[in-house]
Amino acid sequence: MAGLVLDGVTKLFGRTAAVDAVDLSVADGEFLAVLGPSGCGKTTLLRLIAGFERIDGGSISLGGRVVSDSAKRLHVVAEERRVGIVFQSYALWPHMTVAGNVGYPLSVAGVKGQAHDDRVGAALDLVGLSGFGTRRPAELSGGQRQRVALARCLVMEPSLVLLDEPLANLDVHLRASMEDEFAAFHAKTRATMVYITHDQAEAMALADRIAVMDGGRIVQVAPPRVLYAEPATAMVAGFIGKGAVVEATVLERLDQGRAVARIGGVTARLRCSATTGLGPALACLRPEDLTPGADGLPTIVRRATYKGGVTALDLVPEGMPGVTLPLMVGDGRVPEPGQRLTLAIGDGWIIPAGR
Ligand SMILES: Nc1ncnc2c1ncn2[C@@H]1O[C@H](COP(=O)(O)OP(=O)(O)OP(=O)(O)O)[C@@H](O)[C@H]1O
Repeated sequence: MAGLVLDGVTKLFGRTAAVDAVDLSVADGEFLAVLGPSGCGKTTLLRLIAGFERIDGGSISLGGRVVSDSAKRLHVVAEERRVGIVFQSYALWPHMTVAGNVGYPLSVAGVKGQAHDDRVGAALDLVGLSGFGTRRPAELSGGQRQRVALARCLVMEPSLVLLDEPLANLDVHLRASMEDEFAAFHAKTRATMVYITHDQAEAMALADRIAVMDGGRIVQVAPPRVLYAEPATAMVAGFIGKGAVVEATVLERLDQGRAVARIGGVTARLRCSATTGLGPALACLRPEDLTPGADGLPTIVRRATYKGGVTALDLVPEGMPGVTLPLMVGDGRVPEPGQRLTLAIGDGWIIPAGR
């Protein structure tokens, strides 16, 4: 069953569409990340789903129930959508205990006595904070505060959990351990989750599928591996993982999703979509597609950055202005900046909407 369905959802601010005809379907129990650069419309999309903003076009349904429909002027208010939200700023009450914070929405909803305490206990248990009920937020770490915010959202048993950059305020180490916790938590509850982030590593680590947004539109929705291997646009290719987008000319279509293309004077066999035709295109080259060799693209090493066990090289290919190719090399003979290196192109992807 679809947990969340967006059909042609549009939101205008003046004449600009912050969210532009978005179609999206999130399955019951799925963990979907919405990823995109600053200003692409992620937060607006989340506010529309939550019911904080009215839509100007399209419709939204939650668990089979229409909650926004612009044609029918239907708008179910936020409190009646059974949507839980976790913000990056935690928004905990500092004067209340942890149990008080978690139980607050229950009290507002009129749940009292044993039922109230049982549900608070279960929510704290779920986020690994049983025994912390009497503490105040100031006596907790950043990660623990975020878990209280998660418990407060779950105590209402929402049909959908929206997370708005929940780890943005945490340091790098804590982010990594909270990523693990979110993943474990999702596996345990199977709650439908929509996770907003501009951090592609976070989205890749957590999500079943990632929706990439650009300029108010969703440009691709796919599992992390597909986004990485088969980006639909040059923007997705540049945003997900390390890689380069280069000009190519498709010379011949082969069987099994392959094509022969020419890149900077070198002929290579690349992967392509069913719609790829002959002629000018853009190709995405990842570090693992390239190998130093005797034949191939002549390049010059611009930068070598040691990454612990491997060195990341930035290579500038001759006659391809503005292009930097990434390459990872193991310890041993690491090329120096300024050194020449010839690169064989063993694989790559012709971007379908490339030109
Ligand atoms: N209340 C508003 N009034 C006018 N314009 C707005 C309003 N809220 C957002 N916008 C505009 O809509 C666009 C999308 O904004 P939004 O906050 O959804 O982006 P975002 O992807 O969440 O960005 P960030 O990652 O920086 O939070 C931006 O151009 C923004 O300036």
